[in-house]
Amino acid sequence: MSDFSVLSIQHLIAGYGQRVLLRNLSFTVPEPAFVSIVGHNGCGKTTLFRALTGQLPYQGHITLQGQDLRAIRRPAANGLLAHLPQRASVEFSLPVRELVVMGRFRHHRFLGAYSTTDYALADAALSRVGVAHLAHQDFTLLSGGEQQLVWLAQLSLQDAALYLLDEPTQQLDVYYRRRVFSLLHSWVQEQHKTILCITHDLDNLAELPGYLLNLSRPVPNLLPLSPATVYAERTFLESEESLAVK
Ligand SMILES: Nc1ncnc2c1ncn2[C@@H]1O[C@H](COP(=O)(O)OP(=O)(O)OP(=O)(O)O)[C@@H](O)[C@H]1O
Repeated sequence: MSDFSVLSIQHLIAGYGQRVLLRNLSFTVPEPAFVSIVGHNGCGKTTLFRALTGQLPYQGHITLQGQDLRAIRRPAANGLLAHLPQRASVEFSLPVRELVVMGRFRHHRFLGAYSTTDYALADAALSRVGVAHLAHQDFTLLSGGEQQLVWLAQLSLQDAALYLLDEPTQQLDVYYRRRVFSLLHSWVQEQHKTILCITHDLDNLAELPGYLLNLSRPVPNLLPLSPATVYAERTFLESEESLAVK
């Protein structure tokens, strides 16, 4: 195993009490890449993210850019990891632009105001996801899909090495689904980010460069993304036998 891999997971075991969902999972992402994580409902995809974000104890070994994950106190604060959960929410009224600029928190003096440059970056991030027109609206009044796009704009400003995205396209229409996958691809190609993306949106994966990890397989492996891989994994997931595997 290289010490310089972006992410390496060795013999990971995690679950809830007697219910073990991840049994001896091992894979390495050697260089910045897009990794789609697929599998049946309840197979343990979000559980993997809980282990990676320190919300769930695990057995085994995880290294992030060569560092033992257990030894990293605040991976988000030092730019190693950014996480978009399946249901992110905001409890109070807030203009979209103010939410997005918070993605600059690591570049920001304690109690200092965000600068003109920070706001310019927030506006550019909103443009890249196609929702610049929402900048001055109240975030809590947006549709679910619009909120997802705004979260992605905020995330793009966090400048982390590893992004964990839990179903980022789940509420998006067909146009924005495709647009978000192409945006994620550009984060990998142009900014050398690594993205782990949980998705059920197999249709949009076939043409992307990257990898696929099917957590419903008895022994999940990183497979290079291609139309043939997506077809094989879809066929497996649609089969009655696959439900009996785990
Ligand atoms: N805190 C918990 N205690 C006990 N069981 C839990 C807990 N959290 C999740 N589970 C169970 O673990 C299983 C896996 O949950 P997880 O959220 O990882 O699934 P998933 O693969 O992300 O599914 P989906 O595609 O539906 O989002 C589910 O059956 C869930 O009910």
